[in-house]
Amino acid sequence: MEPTILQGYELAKQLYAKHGIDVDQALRQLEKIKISVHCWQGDDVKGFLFRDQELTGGISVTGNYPGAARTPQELRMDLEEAFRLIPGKHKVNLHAIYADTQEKPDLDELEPRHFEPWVAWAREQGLGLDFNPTCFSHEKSKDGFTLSHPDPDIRKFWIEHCKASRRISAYFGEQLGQTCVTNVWVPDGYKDVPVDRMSPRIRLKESLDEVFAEPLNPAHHLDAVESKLFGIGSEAYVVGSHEFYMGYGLQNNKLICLDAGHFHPTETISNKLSSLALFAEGLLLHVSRPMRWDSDHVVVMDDELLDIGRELVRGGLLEKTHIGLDFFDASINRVAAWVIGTRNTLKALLRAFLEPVDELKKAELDGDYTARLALTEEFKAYPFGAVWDYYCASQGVPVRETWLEQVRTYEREVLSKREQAAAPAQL
Ligand SMILES: C[C@H](O)[C@H](O)[C@@H](O)C(=O)CO
Ligand SMILES: [Mn+2]
Repeated sequence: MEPTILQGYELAKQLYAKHGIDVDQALRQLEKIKISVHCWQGDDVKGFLFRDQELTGGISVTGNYPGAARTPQELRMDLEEAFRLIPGKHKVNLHAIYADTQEKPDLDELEPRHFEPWVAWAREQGLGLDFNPTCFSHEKSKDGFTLSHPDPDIRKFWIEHCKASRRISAYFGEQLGQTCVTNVWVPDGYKDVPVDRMSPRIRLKESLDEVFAEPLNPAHHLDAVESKLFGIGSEAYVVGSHEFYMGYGLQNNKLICLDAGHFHPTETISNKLSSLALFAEGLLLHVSRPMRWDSDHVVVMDDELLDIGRELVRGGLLEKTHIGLDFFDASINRVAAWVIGTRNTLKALLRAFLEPVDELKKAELDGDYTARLALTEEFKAYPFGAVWDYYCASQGVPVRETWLEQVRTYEREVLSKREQAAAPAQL
């Protein structure tokens, strides 16, 4: 390790120690954090099962940066490259459309064997897997409804798909010895104000009850449900609203998934964590960055990301919270997007571990709001960067922005060649 990194770390340790903060202990805590890195940033949410289907479900990817993965092999290579630049051991979050198989199963026919190469790869890389049924970009979701569809046959199709997804998840968990979280998100909703808000919600509830009927080992598999305020084409009404899934999750012991982009523009998920954690079985986060709408920009270290980190640490919520990422930007290098978003999420947690939480809580209880504000503000300039650099170096990943050069090399040697070469045969 470069001596300057070590020196910076030692100096930082002394400064933090004055407030009773054990920096080595903070890094041990950070090392335990697993971020669920979403595979869909690598190929603009296309997947491999239905490459000719356009992206639907009221979500959208913009940009045409070269080098998107076209096969599972390419996607895994890109993820490996990203993980070489991110400290720690993490998880990969797969959607059902990312099955790696020569067969052509429909979504309701998916089985664990269609994901076997992902399991073998995750095992070899020491990664965990998470999972999602894909209730969009499919012939049977083209009118915008899935689990709450008025047609029982279409509903049945999506129920079977979600049931299959849970079994795949349990297989992942059992094979990898790490719990697989499977998150159900459906786009169902109306563009304009509906007459009947109730019936679709009754149908969604009944469908979910069927989906979750089969008991599965919680050591292998956990269910999560994700709400949304609106989507493109469902601006007026989304069946699976926050209130819907909060109620469903609390009543049925499901993890409640909070996506940072799924609320009103000034509403933050950080402020919801302590309340929900008191009552919910557990939480799943989709760390994202909405800009004016659910735009899914790459996560940056903004106030909301820092507040999410602080809430998780100060409230002791890390034990019951699963942290996933959810953004998709096709206007920049996709490997860089993963690296930036994941490193920022880890940095935000590190900053939270390096705060004098006990001292701040005491000041608050004593009614000393002056000290609370003064300390909080001064700590924003404390040398967390020196601690982060040391952490990266000790984990064998590039320090500061040196990772960018590695991404540039990968772009030159691998990604840029994809545009010239014909897509590999299995497409
Ligand atoms: C692709 C994801 O499942 C999707 O982004 C979902 O989690 C979501 O947030 C939809 O807006
Ligand atoms: Mn999401």
